[in-house]
Amino acid sequence: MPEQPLLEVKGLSKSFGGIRAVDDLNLSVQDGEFIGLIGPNGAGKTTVFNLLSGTIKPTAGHIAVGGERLEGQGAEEFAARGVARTFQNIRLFKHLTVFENVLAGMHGTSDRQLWRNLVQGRLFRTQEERLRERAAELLETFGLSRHADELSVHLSYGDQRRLEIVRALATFPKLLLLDEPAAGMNPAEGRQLVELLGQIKRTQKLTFVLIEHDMEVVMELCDRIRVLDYGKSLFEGTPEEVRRSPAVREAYLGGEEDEYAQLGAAYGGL
Ligand SMILES: Nc1ncnc2c1ncn2[C@@H]1O[C@H](COP(=O)(O)OP(=O)(O)OP(=O)(O)O)[C@@H](O)[C@H]1O
Repeated sequence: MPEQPLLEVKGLSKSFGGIRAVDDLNLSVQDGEFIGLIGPNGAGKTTVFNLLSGTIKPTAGHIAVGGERLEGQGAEEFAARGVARTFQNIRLFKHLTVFENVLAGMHGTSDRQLWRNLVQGRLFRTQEERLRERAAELLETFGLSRHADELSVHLSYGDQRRLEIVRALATFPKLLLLDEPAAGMNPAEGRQLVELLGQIKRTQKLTFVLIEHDMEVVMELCDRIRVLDYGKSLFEGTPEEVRRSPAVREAYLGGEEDEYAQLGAAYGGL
């Protein structure tokens, strides 16, 4: 029997007035997969993330995480089942330090685990220490240790983007939704991010869905890519299959040709 997917989406739709932002989406993601979600502007990618993290509720369809149906539930329930996300626009607590930002991101997790630990008769201190250790380790991995005591508002743009990912990872997620993590980064920062995410993919049992306009990032990291257009699923395949798909090429024509050209450039030319 095939393994139960970590994430299973069936017939998922979301309308805003007359706009069908997401239209009858089916998606199945196995444990440990790295899935890319791409498509022209307005294709519905961020709306899918908002649905998958419980930020908004679907008009129709179902979402199961680890076999448990969650559509209609709120962000806390999704987080409690191990779904974490980052946002297109950075959402850090500007006037907390870098380290405090990570701890604040862990807060919900901390409460749940604290309860579990109390039930098991362990001490709060152990819990607190474990979270602090996890925060420190992640800051180290992402090259942010030396900024731990600085206010996050003083970090460079690239560092703020990385801190967002650290915050999401600090919650011990099973499924991480990354919304344009490389947006606004310079090429060197983008490259560094790809290496880091690649390293996390290889070393941690974690499943990713990635929205990203930088096709080099998508092509390098993703096992499978889903292409959306006008809210509908247009194509799914390996990076190579996506690159060769006439339907995908068509979808990008008249819009983001540059982005489409990058699909090819990432593989050495179309
Ligand atoms: N809260 C909302 N109210 C009304 N319309 C919305 C809302 N959120 C999204 N939309 C519309 O839904 C469609 C899909 O938007 P969405 O932001 O999900 O696309 P996207 O693929 O993430 O685009 P981009 O690449 O530009 O971020 C668009 O037509 C958008 O205007």
